[in-house]
Amino acid sequence: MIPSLSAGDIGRGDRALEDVDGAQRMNNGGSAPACSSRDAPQTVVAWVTSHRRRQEAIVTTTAPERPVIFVLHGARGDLAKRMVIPGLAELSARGLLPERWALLGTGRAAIDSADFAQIVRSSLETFGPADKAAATQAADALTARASYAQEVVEGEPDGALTGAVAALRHTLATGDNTPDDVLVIHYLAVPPTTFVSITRALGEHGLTKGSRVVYEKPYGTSPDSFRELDDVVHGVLKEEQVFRIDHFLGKEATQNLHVLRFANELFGGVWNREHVEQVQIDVPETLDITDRAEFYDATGAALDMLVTHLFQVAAEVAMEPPHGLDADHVSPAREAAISCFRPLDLAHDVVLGQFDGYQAVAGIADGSTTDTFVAARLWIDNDRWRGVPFLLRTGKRMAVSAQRVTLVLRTPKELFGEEVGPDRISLSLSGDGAIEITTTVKRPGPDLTLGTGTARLALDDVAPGEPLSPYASLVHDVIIGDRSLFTTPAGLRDAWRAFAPLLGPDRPQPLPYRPGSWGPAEARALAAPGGWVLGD
Ligand SMILES: NC(=O)C1=CN([C@@H]2O[C@H](COP(=O)(O)OP(=O)(O)OC[C@H]3O[C@@H](n4cnc5c(N)ncnc54)[C@H](OP(=O)(O)O)[C@@H]3O)[C@@H](O)[C@H]2O)C=CC1
Ligand SMILES: O=C1O[C@H](COP(=O)(O)O)[C@@H](O)[C@H](O)[C@H]1O
Repeated sequence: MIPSLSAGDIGRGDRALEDVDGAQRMNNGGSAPACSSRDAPQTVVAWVTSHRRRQEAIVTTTAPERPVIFVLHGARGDLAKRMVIPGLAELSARGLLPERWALLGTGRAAIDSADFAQIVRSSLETFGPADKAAATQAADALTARASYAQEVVEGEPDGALTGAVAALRHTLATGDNTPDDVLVIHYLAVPPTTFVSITRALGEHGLTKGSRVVYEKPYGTSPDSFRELDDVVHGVLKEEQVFRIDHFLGKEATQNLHVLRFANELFGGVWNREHVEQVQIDVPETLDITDRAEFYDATGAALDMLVTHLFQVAAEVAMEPPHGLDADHVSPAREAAISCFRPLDLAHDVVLGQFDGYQAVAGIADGSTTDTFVAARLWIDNDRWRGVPFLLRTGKRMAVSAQRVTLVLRTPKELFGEEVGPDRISLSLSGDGAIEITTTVKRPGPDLTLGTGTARLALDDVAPGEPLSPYASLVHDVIIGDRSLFTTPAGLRDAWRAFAPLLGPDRPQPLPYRPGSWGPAEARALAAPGGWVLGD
C-alpha cells in the first residue's frame, strides 16, 4: 500500500529538506551565533579527526612515568570511601598509575597509618571489585603504598602533612627523578565550605609548589562564595594547577555524547531546535541522605546536583562542536553553551520538593526547608536551542534510580491516518552507559500499522575496550594533566548566574512528596505535553 501525500505532508517534506540543510549549517557552526565570544564551532570532519587522535592516544596509554603522591584530604569521608579509593584501586589494577606512587590520607582526625590502611581495606571490601579475591588484591596493592598524616591548618605551625609530603618526595625520587619532579596531587574530598581554608593552609605551608589540586563540587555555594573561593585559589595556584571535578563529565556515556553526535551525521543532523522538541536530563535517586544528613541539610538537591552535574550535562548536550578534544577547545565550547543559559524563572520553571519524613532524620534541623527534589525548565538562548526546554529533574527517595539524557524528537504526529509514537534518542549515564533509540516502526504482521520499538546499545559491549568508572577516568586525567573534562571559572561563573535566582528571596518553598514517588505532582506540568519520559 502506497499512501498518497496530502498538501500538509508535502509542506512538511519541503521543510524537512530545509531542516537538514539548516542542521548541517549548524553542525558546521555556520548559523549558530554565540552568547559569548568563547563559542568555538568547527566542522564534523575536523572533530572526527581530532577525536580519532585522542582515541589512539587512549588505546596506547601506558602508565604515566612521573612519580605521584596522591594526598587525599577528607580521607575518612563518604566520597573518599565510596569513589576515590575505589577509583585509585581501579587505576592500579589496570596498570594506569605510575610505578612509583604513594597514597597519603589526611584529615583533622588524629588517626595513624594503620587506621587509614583499615579505612582503605574496608572501602574496597564494600565499594571495590565485586569479586572478593580481586578486592583483597586491590586492598593489598593500595595499603602497601598508604600512610596518613594530620591535615595542615591555616594560621598554625607546619603540621605532620608537610613533613610527610617532603619525606615521600625523597622516597619516590630515585633514578632520573629529583624530589622536585614528584607530582603532588591534593584531592579535596571535603565539604565545599572548607575549600577556602584548606587552600589557604596549603599555600601557607608551601604545599602548592609543584602540585595539582582537585576541588570537588560544588565549587562555591553561591555566586559570591564562588568568586571568593576562586580569588583565594588563584592567590596560591596557577589555573593549570587547578582541577575542578564534576564526575558526571567523566562518565563513559557523557563522553559518548560527543562521539554520538559529532561523529555520526544521523544524530548530528537532528541535534537542534528544528528536530528536537525537548531535552530531558533526569536523575531520580532512591537513595536516602541518612549517612550524610549534616552535609545534605546544608546543601540540598539544587546545589548538590542542579547547578553542578545537571547544568554540566546540559552544556555537554547543547555545545557547539569544538575544534579539538583538548581542554583549550572542549572547555570553551561547553562554557559557551553555559553562557547562553537563561537565569531560572522561579515563577514558571522551578519546582522544589522535600520528601515526607525528611525532618525526622537524625542530623536534620527542625523545620528545615532544604530541598531534596528539584525540577527545572532551563532555556538556552542561542540559535540552535531557542524555544527548546531543557527539563532537569533530580531528587532523593524517589521511585527509581536512573540517570538519563533524552532528546525527544519532533514527529509528524500522524502517518497514514494513524498516530505516530514517540521518537527519542536517549543515553543512560549510569554504570557503563547505554544508548537507546526509540522510534516508530511497522508493527509486524499483514497490516501496515504502526508500533514503537527501542534499540539499545550497551556501551561496554563495544569491543575492544573496558570502561573506566568516572572517578578512575578523571583521576587519570589529573595525573596526565588533561583538563578537558574539568570545569573552569568562566563556565562556573555563568552557571552561578543562571542559578542565582534560586538563592534569592523568591526561592519557592519545597513541596512535600511521598518517599518512593516521582516527587511533587506540580513538577509534571514542566514537562508538558508529553510528560517525563522516565515516569509521571
Ligand atoms: N559523597 C558523595 O557521594 C559525593 C560527594 N561529593 C563531594 O565530595 C565532598 C565531600 O563529600 P562527603 O565525603 O560526602 O562529605 P563528608 O561529610 O563525608 O566529609 C568528608 C570529610 O571531610 C572532613 N571534614 C568535614 N568537615 C570538615 C571541616 N569543617 N574542616 C575540615 N575537614 C572537614 C572530614 O574528615 P575529618 O573529620 O577526618 O577531617 C570528613 O570525613 C563534597 O564537596 C561533596 O559535594 C561529590 C560527589 C559525590
Ligand atoms: O555528586 C553527587 O552524585 C551522586 C550521584 O552520582 P553517582 O554517579 O555516584 O550515582 C549523588 O547521589 C550525590 O548526592 C551527589 O553529591
